[in-house]
Amino acid sequence: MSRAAELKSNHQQAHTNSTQTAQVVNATEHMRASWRDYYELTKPRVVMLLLLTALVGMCLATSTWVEPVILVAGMLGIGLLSSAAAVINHVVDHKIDSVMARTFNRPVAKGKVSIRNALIFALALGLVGFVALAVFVNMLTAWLTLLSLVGYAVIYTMYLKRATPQNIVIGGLAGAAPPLLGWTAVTGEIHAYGLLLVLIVFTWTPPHFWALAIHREKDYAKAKIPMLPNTHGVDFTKTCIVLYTLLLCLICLLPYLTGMSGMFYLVGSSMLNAYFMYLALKLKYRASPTTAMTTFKFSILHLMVLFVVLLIDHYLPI
Ligand code: HEM
Ligand SMILES: CC(C)=CCC/C(C)=C/CC/C(C)=C/COP(=O)(O)OP(=O)(O)O
Repeated sequence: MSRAAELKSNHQQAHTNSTQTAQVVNATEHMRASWRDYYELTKPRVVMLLLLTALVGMCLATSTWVEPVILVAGMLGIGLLSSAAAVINHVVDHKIDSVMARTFNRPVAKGKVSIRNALIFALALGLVGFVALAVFVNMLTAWLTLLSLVGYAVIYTMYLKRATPQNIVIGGLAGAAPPLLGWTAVTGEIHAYGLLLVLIVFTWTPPHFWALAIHREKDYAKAKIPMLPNTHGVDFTKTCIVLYTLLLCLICLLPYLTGMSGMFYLVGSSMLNAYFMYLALKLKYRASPTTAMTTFKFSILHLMVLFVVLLIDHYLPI
């Protein structure tokens, strides 16, 4: 064999070896999903914020301290059922996820966790969560939390997400439920103040999500999901963000006006809302390429601090 032919042959062999190695690595990846993959399936950071809103719902429902058993079993049950809903969302959406740049690396979309294993995981989380609520908290909370799971994993993910650009407005009700779930965990009944907290998260959801949808407009178009920026244009979506943020500013006054919260809340929430409104207006009239993502990130900080402010206000001795 000439020197050139020998080099070519070696090169081809190396290429074949590296292809085989890649296939073996892929197969091993498929078989060996780590605990991190399962953890990721539960959307942990989203669930943490949901749990914060549930905790605040619990604390605001009573003028004393929340009973430890209710606190632990309630948080565990709401957290596990929310996680189960998130896992089902990964299963139902695995094809969409594999098309979008933001989500293609997710464990089910990538094939690291099989659909069967993900469903078994979701069932286990859901069962333990439901039993924890039913046994240690109360049946009203258990059923309402299960209803929220169905709202997110079935009604939003399987149907609304693919059907209408109003998907997240209607579907947002499930994600907004936790403060009420916290409230019913403590009192066993639905109270207008619990519903007011739901209304706050419900109104916050459209600006939260649409800001991201603007930034990821091409992703959703590629996956053929009818999100508002794709169906009605980016400019119309920005107007909707401004209007929902305005509505949020007004609704956030209600806890003070109804006597649920005091002056500390009024000042804190007004500052947060003023900055949210500033970002929404900047996005509409003076956007730079980063404004949509800045607004999305701030929305998360906004809700987190808003609920911490509600909590501090509740325990302030004035
Ligand atoms: C239907 C309603 C909602 C929709 C469509 C929505 C959509 C999204 C999307 C697409 C992301 C990006 C996830 C990623 O980076 O992969 C996200 C992130 C996030 N969402 Fe929402 N969301 C909704 C409701 C909520 C609610 C109710 C909460 C909490 C109370 C929440 C909290 C968060 C948090 C904390 C993140 C950041 C997650 C991270 O950094 O990993 N979302 N949301
Ligand atoms: C029991 C209970 C309270 C259930 C609610 C559970 C839950 C995880 C709500 C959060 C809503 C959310 C992250 C929507 C994004 O879904 P998406 O599919 O539009 O976003 P993705 O593309 O990032 O998956």
